[in-house]
Order: sequence, then C-alpha cells, then structure tokens
Amino acid sequence: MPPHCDCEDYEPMSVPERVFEPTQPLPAAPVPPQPQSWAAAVTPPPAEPVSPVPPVQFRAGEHPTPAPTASAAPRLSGLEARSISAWFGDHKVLDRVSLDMPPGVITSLIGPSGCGKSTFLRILNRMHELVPSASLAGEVLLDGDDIYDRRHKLVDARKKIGMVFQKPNPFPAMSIYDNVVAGLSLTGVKVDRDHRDELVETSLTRAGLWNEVKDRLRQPGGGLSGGQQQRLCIARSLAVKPAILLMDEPCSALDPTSTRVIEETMLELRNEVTIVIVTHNMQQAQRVSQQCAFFLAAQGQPGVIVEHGDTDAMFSMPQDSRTNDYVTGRFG
Ligand SMILES: Nc1ncnc2c1ncn2[C@@H]1O[C@H](COP(=O)(O)OP(=O)(O)OP(=O)(O)O)[C@@H](O)[C@H]1O
Repeated sequence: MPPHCDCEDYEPMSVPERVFEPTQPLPAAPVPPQPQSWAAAVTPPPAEPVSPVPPVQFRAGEHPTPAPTASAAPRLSGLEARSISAWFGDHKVLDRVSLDMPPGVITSLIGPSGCGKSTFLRILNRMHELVPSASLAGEVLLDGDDIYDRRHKLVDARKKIGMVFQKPNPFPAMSIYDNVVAGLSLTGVKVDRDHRDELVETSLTRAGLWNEVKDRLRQPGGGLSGGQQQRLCIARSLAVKPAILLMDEPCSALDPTSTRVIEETMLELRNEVTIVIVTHNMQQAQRVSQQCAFFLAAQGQPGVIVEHGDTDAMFSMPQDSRTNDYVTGRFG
C-alpha cells in the first residue's frame, strides 16, 4: 500500500480474518446477550427482547422487476441479509434487520441520520468487523452462501462485494491507470500485463469515465474533478469484477451535474452488478432504485427496517405513517 494511501477500503488487508474479541468486556444484564466471536456471530443471540417492529423480508414473487439481461450477460448475484443485529460495544445499533437485495435490482437504504444504514451496508461486505468494539449477529447470504461462514476468507467478501464511499478516495499521486488496477493486487486478483490495458479501458468505460480520461491515463488521479474521482473509484471497484457494489452516499460530495452522471452510470451498471446504495436524497432514491428500505431508530433504540418494497409504491403509497412522514420531508 502506498504510504499516502488514505483509502478506507484498503485497510482491511491488515485485519486478521475472523478474529473478533471486543476490546471492552461485555456488560452484564440488562444488556442482551451478544456474540463474542465471529464464529458465534452467525447465530443470533438467544434471548433478545422483542423488536417493536418485526424484521421484514420479501415474500416469494414480491421482488421488483429485475433489469432485463441479454442472454450472453453474466448471471447477476443477489444478497440477502437475515436477522442482522449489530453492536458497538454494548450499544446495539441494529435489531434483527432482514432484507433481500435481488439480482439486477438497485436497492436504496433511506432513513434519518444515525439509524444504522451505513452500519448495515458495512456488514454486507464485512467491514463492520474492522471496528475493534463491533459485533454482530445474523447472516449475509451471497447467492445463498453466508459470507461469514468459517470457510470463507475476509478478502473473498471484499472481492465479490465492492464498496464506494461518500468521499472519493483515489490514490491522489498515483496515475489514473494505476488507480484502476490498484484494487487487483490488494484483493489477490491476478491479471497479466497483456490484459491490463483492456481491463482499465473496460472498467473506466463501465464507470462512465473513459472518454474523459483516455488521453491522460498516466496523469495523477488527484488531478480529476470530484465527480471524476468518484467515477474513478467506481472503476477501481469494478476492475475487481464484484458481484455486488455497495455505495455509501456516493454523490453527497458532488455537484448536481456529477451526481447525474453517477446516477446514469448506476443505471447502466444495473445490468452487470447488483447495487445497494445509502442515500439521504429522496429524489435520488426515486430516480435510481427499484427497491427501497426505510430504516428508523426510535429514541434510544436500535435501528430497524420500518418498511421496504417497490420504490414507486414506497413514495406514492407508503404503508407506515412514519415512512410517509419521512419521504414527504416531515422529519429527518
Ligand atoms: N465506529 C463506531 N463506533 C461507535 N459507534 C458507532 C460507530 N459507527 C457508528 N456508530 C453508531 O452507530 C449508530 C448508527 O450509525 P450509522 O452511521 O450506521 O447510521 P446512519 O444511518 O448511516 O447515519 P448517517 O445517515 O448519519 O450516516 C449511531 O448511533 C452511531 O453513533
């Protein structure tokens, strides 16, 4: 890793796999039982209090329409979170959240600040365990296979499930070309030199940046605009060929024009990779996502999903009055 690297998504390489011991001793009752190791974490704690809102899951046949795919297109992957609870020390921040994120569907996670959206997103590619005091319960299934299963390495989850952060985080002094391929060695993906040029072009094209940078691939990534840097980060993630792309408020630092370009990029990528995005922008959720999940944490309580489903329905006919209040801007 270059000494100037400040990329959050590269830190995991130094983290021991599946080793998890909270730095603080877990308190006695009334704190509910908590998992003390990642091995234990795959089984929910036994005696949790009843959630005020039961976790919800899609029923069979309830999925929004997946993106149309050409017959030659690669098979898209789906992600399913089952009964996810999460803690920082003894602070429980998510309570048995279940959500199906079907292949080819862009899922938006919306909700007020502090209700656990980013924590949930980071659990989806095993970044939550980087926080020393963090623990979790539940399962995350990628095409039916639990990414927290002992058989799987941490790096495998990162390879298959990419992440784009709120703030664009390219290596600023590294060339645009090298930024795109930077994720390969860090996730152990080998591409021979002959195929690197092709991979760089394909990744930048998929991220909607190729035409703007094809004549200056050897110039530093830090010389690009904020929106271009974010697309460079998307290209870096795509170069590893993830099945899932997680995006944590990817446009919050960008101007409206750059935001629109990223949204167009997302809609084009929908045919190739399953996307989950955290956004505070209700218009953005409506523009890009086909499915939406509304997170909420009552005062002093962990976050839950209050309602989820087809995005248009959530915004036009929400079933829960709290969803209605949120999507119409009455709070949050
Ligand atoms: N590293 C951490 N250590 C301790 N507590 C944390 C940590 N990260 C988040 N939390 C707490 O977990 C809860 C959920 O935070 P999280 O960032 O997931 O919410 P969010 O819905 O994504 O918020 P926002 O929309 O403001 O980004 C909050 O109470 C927050 O203070």
